[in-house]
Amino acid sequence: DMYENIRNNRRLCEGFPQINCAGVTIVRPIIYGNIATPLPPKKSAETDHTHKWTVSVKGVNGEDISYFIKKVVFKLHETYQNPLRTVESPPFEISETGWGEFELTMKLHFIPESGEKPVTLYHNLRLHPYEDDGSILTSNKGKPVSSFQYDELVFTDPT
Ligand SMILES: O=C(Nc1ccc(C(=O)N2CC(c3nccs3)C2)s1)[C@@H]1CCCN1
Repeated sequence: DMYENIRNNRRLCEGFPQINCAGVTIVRPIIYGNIATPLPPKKSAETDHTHKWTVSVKGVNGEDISYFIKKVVFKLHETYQNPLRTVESPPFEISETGWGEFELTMKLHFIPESGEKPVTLYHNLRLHPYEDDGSILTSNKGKPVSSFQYDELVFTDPT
């Protein structure tokens, strides 16, 4: 796997001092964010929750990220029960219901070999479709809304 390659590269480098052991940089693209769907009026009358939403961290094109991400700790608003939700295997996602939008974090813990410190991603939960001018589109006729960001995790192999 990727870390085997890095270890081999380092061994090869160390075996031949004349080879420049410049740090090898690995870039891992990820997609993170949420989808949200309005709850049927009957259900939301029970709990005043208006939407069901799922927040997630994924690889690009469904690529597996569990070979370098050991677990993801989602931190929800403190009004949620057990706001710290740990997911130890893919899919790295949490589904909940709610009534509003708030900032949440996703802390990525990497497979130990990489030695990389965890990375915290910030995401503003989005439940409503917005007009171009940022105003909230009132009726969305129950269609889901999604808000995802693309980012790249960069691992540099120390020499
Ligand atoms: O909305 C916002 N903050 C929110 C925090 C938590 C929200 C939520 O949806 N829920 C709490 C959860 C529970 N209800 C009962 C038991 S747990 C359902 S909303 C801010 C303030 C206005 C603009 N954005």
